[in-house]
Amino acid sequence: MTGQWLKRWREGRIGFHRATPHPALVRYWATLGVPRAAKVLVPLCGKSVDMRWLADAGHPVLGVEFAPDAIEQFVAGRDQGVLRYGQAGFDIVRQGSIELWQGDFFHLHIRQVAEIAAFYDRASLIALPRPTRQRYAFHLAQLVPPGACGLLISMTRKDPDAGPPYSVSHAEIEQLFSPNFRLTFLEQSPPDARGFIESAWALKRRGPIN
Ligand SMILES: C[S@@+](CC[C@H](N)C(=O)[O-])C[C@H]1O[C@@H](n2cnc3c(N)ncnc32)[C@H](O)[C@@H]1O
Repeated sequence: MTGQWLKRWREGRIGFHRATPHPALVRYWATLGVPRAAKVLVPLCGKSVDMRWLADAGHPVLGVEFAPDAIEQFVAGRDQGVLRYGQAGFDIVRQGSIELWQGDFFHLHIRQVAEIAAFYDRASLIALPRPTRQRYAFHLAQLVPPGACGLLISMTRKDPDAGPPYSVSHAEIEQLFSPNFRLTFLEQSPPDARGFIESAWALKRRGPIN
């Protein structure tokens, strides 16, 4: 799977990339009540401009992406210097308040992200095949502290076996996340030209007593 993503980035087959911030992020982020300076984890971040939107809203951002092309294209999008350093197997590129960690999200350890207080997933869960989605939901729950809030933007499509992007039903989202998160369904978009229907969810990491 890694090789396929790297190839897609090399060949520029990145139809998932949006030139403008996702409307559900703009509409719902403030409703989550995430404190302005809270650091936001963006798993499988690509070169999403949503990270710029979050940074402009005052959040330090930590994106994780294993395609170096995505990271280089992201930082090239702004005329601002970068710092490069390494930490525990990740090559990190920092531009302003955005850190991009190049490597496998599943290798990220709680020790490395202790200061994370919120998260944002658009087209990350749905980039993964079903068995890996279970691992993703569990790993995310391990990384974020009780009380951490996040926005999840998922999708369904007619052919449930096609992908990526994979179709993830509402029932699957409940099943994946409800053991560790309180979930609130926010909205569903009308189908686009390909028949893809996006859904937005607010998540809050449960603690030991709630
Ligand atoms: C569908 S794209 C979504 C990118 C971004 N979230 C957006 O909205 O544009 C999924 C991205 O996840 C990356 N990816 C897939 N599996 C990964 C993993 N295990 N660790 C880090 N990045 C991964 C791929 O290279 C790809 O850029």
